[in-house]
Amino acid sequence: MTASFTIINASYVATAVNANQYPAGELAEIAFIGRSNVGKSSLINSLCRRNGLARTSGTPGKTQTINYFRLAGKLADDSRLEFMLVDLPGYGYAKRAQTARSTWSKFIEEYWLKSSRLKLVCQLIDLRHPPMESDMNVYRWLIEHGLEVQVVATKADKISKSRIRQHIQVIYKDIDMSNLNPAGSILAYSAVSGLGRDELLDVIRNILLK
Ligand SMILES: Nc1nc2c(ncn2[C@@H]2O[C@H](COP(=O)(O)OP(=O)(O)OP(=O)(O)O)[C@@H](O)[C@H]2O)c(=O)[nH]1
Repeated sequence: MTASFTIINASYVATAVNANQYPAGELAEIAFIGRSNVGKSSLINSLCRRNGLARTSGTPGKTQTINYFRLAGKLADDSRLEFMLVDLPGYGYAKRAQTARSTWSKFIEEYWLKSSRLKLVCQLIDLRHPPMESDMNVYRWLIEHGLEVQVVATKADKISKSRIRQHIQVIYKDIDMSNLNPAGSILAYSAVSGLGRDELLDVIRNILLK
């Protein structure tokens, strides 16, 4: 598959911990969220083809701020499309059972409820394991609050190709997608091999052009 939307520029814009610090402007926002260590920074870097844009580490729970990156993409007809990529802190850090509400700080909830330019939430779930309770609660919360969600199953290179489909089915069933969001789908992604990258860029382009 050839990408019909290619990222040609990506730069850091701002960090926020409350609504007063959201960057001004009219750009549509695409947000990324997932459990700590799910591979969010790696995915953002691979999407933008910029190592080090979002920091990566093996230490979970590092990012506790909302980080904004301005991205410019080129469409098949050479026109440009700009948007804001919003990197949110990892959830599910605590070991005890959690409701969605208690998995994130007040300022994250403020973002979900106040960011009028938010067009899509990419929720990242580790493809290797069944979703955790926090993944299921967050998905449910986002859908119930009317947000558009694309589930992205990360680290797909870590399991054999033949098992990807099977693992996707487990996530689909466990997060109850057929009931909560019948039109929803799950995309397998690998920041290492690039699997799913063109497809995710297409999803983003389609949302931005809607
Ligand atoms: N094999 C493989 N490893 C990955 C992939 N994505 C991330 N990793 C590894 O998983 C670990 C966590 O990745 P990060 O991108 O730092 O995860 P994160 O979700 O940003 O983590 P926090 O900042 O703690 O929320 C790192 O050791 C990455 O190298 C992938 O697609 N394939």
